[in-house]
Amino acid sequence: MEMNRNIVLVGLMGSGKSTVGQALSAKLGWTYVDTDSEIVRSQGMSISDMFAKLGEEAFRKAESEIIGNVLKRSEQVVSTGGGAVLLELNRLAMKENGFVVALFASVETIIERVKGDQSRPLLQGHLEERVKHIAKSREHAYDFADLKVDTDGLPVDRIVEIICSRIGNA
Ligand SMILES: Nc1ncnc2c1ncn2[C@@H]1O[C@H](COP(=O)(O)OP(=O)(O)O)[C@@H](O)[C@H]1O
Ligand SMILES: O=C(O)C1=C[C@@H](OP(=O)(O)O)[C@@H](O)[C@H](O)C1
Ligand SMILES: [Mg+2]
Repeated sequence: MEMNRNIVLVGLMGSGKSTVGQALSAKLGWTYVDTDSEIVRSQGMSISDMFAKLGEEAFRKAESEIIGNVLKRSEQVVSTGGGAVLLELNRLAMKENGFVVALFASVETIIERVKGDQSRPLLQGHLEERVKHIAKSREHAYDFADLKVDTDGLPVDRIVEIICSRIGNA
């Protein structure tokens, strides 16, 4: 049984976690938390600066701490970063304290959504190659989710409706 009532959004970069999370929290009247924003606030630097100055490992450590702390609370919509699912500790915290929703989008859609945005250090360089590589390496990373939503061609409010119709007593 879940310890706390939360909805946790997972998925690749550009799948829409931050955008859908905000809209969903407004609809439910629940608190919105974006773990990336919490990391930026607690570290006092952007995610790109954190990767450049402290490295990805330090970012992952901060991410795990934030996930653990945030999920002690209830009635929140929590948008995670795309790589938050890589650690089992994080996956367990998500499953134990919330209903986990994975958002999916095709490589083409992701590229369309994130191109021109310089804020994701793991997508710098050849965008198509980077997205394809990360999509392949994380092919099964979101399998643990309670609900999976393919967002290709769907507007944000429709995705929110789909999630709301499926959460039941989450
Ligand atoms: N369903 C959608 N349809 C069209 N654009 C979207 C959709 N979801 C997200 N976007 C856009 O894609 C970009 C990346 O979304 P974001 O929420 O930051 O993704 P994530 O947090 O998963 O990386 C944003 O510009 C956002 O407005
Ligand atoms: O997939 C990843 O490893 C990352 C995703 C990013 O968040 P979004 O998925 O919200 O873009 C952010 O946490 C960081 O740049 C690393
Ligand atoms: Mg995000």
